[in-house]
Amino acid sequence: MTGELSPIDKAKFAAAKQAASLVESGMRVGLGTGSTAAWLVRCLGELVREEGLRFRGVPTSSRTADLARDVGIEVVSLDEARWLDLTIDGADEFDGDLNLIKGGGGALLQEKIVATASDQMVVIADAAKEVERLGNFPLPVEVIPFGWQTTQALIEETLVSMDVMGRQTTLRMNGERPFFTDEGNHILDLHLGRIGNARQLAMVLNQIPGVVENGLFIDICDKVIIGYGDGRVETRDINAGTVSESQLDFVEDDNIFRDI
Ligand SMILES: O=C(CO)[C@H](O)[C@H](O)COP(=O)(O)O
Repeated sequence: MTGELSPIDKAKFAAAKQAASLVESGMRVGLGTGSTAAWLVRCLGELVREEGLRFRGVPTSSRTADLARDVGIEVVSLDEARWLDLTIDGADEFDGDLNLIKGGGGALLQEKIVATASDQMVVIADAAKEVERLGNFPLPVEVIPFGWQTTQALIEETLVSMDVMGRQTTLRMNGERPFFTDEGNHILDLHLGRIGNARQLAMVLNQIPGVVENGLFIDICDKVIIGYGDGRVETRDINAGTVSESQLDFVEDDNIFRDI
């Protein structure tokens, strides 16, 4: 029941439900990772089961793949789909130009590949994800396990000449052990506080041997759908330069909340 959902979950759900309405039968759709993207997948599952929506979904993680199959979505790989009409994903931060930090859930590599192979990328988020300048959320950088400490040292050395506020880096852990991504890599979280030039940093980080990808998504996102706890939804389209608002009515006995 929605009454048991926190305002933040209601906000995430509102954004996800609005985004689900962008998916049409016949589309190939990238499915993001994280708690907001999980709401999207549940909303799409409901449309598949109850309204006969037929589309192919390309998940960006094993977690999303499992959930998508569970709710009845036809799951295909990116290579089967080749090119996507649309990708919908969450974000850890977005700025006024719709540049993003992603990878809080550790899926940034697949997320970036899938979003880049899409005609359109739509981010769904609660309002707390909006920032004036990226960098407060630690920037995830995926590195291969071989020599990861050397890669970390090279990253820290590189940060000295970058326009950032902090330079501390930490290995992401999963309890007592290092976290492993779906590709078997590690994540270094860069505690930068404030990133002066995100475009330059994204390019420089990817030049360092051992770095697979970084969580800065520059010029990839086309649209952000921001949900609020009261059901308000704001959609900003960076290409069209438009902002629109709508209101979601939470349906108290919505099936989607049953197992949450
Ligand atoms: O980048 C991501 C996963 O790698 C997520 O999209 C990001 O962490 C946002 O997650 P949530 O919707 O749970 O706040």
